[in-house]
Amino acid sequence: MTDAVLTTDELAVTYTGNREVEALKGVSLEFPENQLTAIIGPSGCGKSTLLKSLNRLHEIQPNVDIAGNVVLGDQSIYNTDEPTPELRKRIGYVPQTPTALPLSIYENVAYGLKIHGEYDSKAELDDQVEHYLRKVNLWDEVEDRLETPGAELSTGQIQRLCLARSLAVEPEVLLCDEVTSALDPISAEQVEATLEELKAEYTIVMVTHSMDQAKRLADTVVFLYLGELVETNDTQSFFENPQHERTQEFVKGHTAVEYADTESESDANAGEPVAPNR
Ligand SMILES: Nc1ncnc2c1ncn2[C@@H]1O[C@H](COP(=O)(O)OP(=O)(O)OP(=O)(O)O)[C@@H](O)[C@H]1O
Repeated sequence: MTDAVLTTDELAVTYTGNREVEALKGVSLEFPENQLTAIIGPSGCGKSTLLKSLNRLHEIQPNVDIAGNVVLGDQSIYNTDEPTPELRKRIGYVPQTPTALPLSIYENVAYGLKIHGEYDSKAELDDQVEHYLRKVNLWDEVEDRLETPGAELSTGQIQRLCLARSLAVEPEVLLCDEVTSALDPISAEQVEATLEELKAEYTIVMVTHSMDQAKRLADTVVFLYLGELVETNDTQSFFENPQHERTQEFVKGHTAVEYADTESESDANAGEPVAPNR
């Protein structure tokens, strides 16, 4: 059994705006080191809420109550004096919609390294930028145009650039929020191939709407339903021998029908047709 790098303990998140929503209800989980954990479940079950609460992204919006705890290594990320930027360096976040900083390709990757001062010379910075662009399989496509704006790359290339930018500060955990859903199939395949390589070296937590993607990429699957943790298991056991009735229905595709009936912005962005057995 691999050690857990990140754990949640009875994590509960409630949105307290006009309408109170208990988005997560006492979720306790362990995210194993150097494994990819996929969070799946029907629309509105709390996947993004869980991911965002893992690096305090909720602090940027009002009306959110958080109870319970999230622990990185042996340190609570909520009961801490550690400044949020330092924390976010340790737990990187790659969003669904890839956005390049308004800087060159080179500077997009160098950005975090410069902020955190993690290089001694320009030559070392050059090496680091190349290293991380290679890690995300982007170097061969951009080595002759490093000074052009990152925004001029294709969406799939920008997503890999975002991954390189996140990795450059050497996070202990990388959070990926539906990182292939805004991409065309070929770009999605390239990002998946990159994640497949990265997961041996990094602890990755990924939200996905695609059961097939979870089957292909994940070591561990977490299944949420209406804000509750229903089941978590290694990927093969999860799909071949689901323990809970709700999981069995979801895996067979019954819950996917409910999911198809639910409208949400992220469904519209999902980029994949809704079908049973996703
Ligand atoms: N900022 C917010 N204010 C109020 N309610 C919210 C907010 N964000 C999410 N919710 C609600 O919290 C619940 C969980 O939402 P969340 O986005 O975490 O689900 P999800 O599983 O990621 O959904 P999807 O698959 O559609 O992206 C939903 O009922 C949603 O409507």
